[in-house]
Amino acid sequence: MSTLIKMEGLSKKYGSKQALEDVSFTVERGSIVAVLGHNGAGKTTLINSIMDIVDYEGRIEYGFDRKELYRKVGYQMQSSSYEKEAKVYEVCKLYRKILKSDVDLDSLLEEFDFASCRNMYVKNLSGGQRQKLSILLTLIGEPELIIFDELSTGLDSMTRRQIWDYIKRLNEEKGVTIILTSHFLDEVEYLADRVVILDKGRISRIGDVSTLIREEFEAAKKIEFRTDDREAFGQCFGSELSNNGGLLCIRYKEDAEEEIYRQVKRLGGYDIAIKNYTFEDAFLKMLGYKLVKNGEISHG
Ligand SMILES: Nc1ncnc2c1ncn2[C@@H]1O[C@H](COP(=O)(O)OP(=O)(O)OP(=O)(O)O)[C@@H](O)[C@H]1O
Repeated sequence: MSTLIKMEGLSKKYGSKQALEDVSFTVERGSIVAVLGHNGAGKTTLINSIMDIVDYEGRIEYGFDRKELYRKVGYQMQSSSYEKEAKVYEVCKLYRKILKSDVDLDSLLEEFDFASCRNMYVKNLSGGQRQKLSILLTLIGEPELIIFDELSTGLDSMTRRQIWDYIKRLNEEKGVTIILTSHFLDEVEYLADRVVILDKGRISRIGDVSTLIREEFEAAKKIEFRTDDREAFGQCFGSELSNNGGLLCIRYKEDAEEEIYRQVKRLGGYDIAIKNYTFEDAFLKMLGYKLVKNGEISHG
């Protein structure tokens, strides 16, 4: 892989507000990078810096001619900003003109499974179709990199899934590099190779999803079950045993699975389920959140 974007010591202040501070990382060609963080962590400011929309301190190097930034990088705009009285095909043609692209629109619409909407007015598209249109428009300049700012906000679960699969295909089949910001951790876990977590404008963690989960949970799996004899389990597992709602839970490392399972059965555990920790579990833990009783979350 070669480097497509390299950020070094990126800082940005709005007045006295430090929105980004000394952010450095690279985006490799062909990768999918997710930028995460609380509201106000600096995600949009980071994207706007890459797009050269705001001024900043530090350096951004691009693996292509900087003059071609707006052709090489597709930035997904909020779908609500399109002209509602125009038809899909007209909007596409306008984009092709602005981007001085010679892409074959008919093939693109076909390939994107959107040809049936070509003569529809934008105002008549459903939320999911509008989102698809906004992704389609990022493809007209035949970009090397596409940036999605909050990819699937407002979409139903079926449409989210379709859009995720399309993005995966774009990445795998066409080698398009993706940067996305998201508040949905299932989305990040499904799509991203690498995750950058921003906290008050600084990078707090960076790495691939499975490594971040592993680092957070030395024991990456858990077994949950019910029992009528909690005491027996308490004697056997001591502090490794925890309560999760009405269930008992033991964390363990992968290679201990057979032994743990045998013991739980022997001591009379039932309704047994073996689970992996999710990226959401790891993310909340990284940010110092704890799940307490009844699934409530406490910070500290
Ligand atoms: N134009 C601006 N003028 C002043 N302050 C700004 C401006 N844009 C952003 N900020 C501030 O900079 C910080 C980072 O904002 P930014 O929008 O980059 O965060 P974000 O992580 O994208 O947040 P969200 O998840 O809510 O979209 C916030 O404290 C925000 O209030």
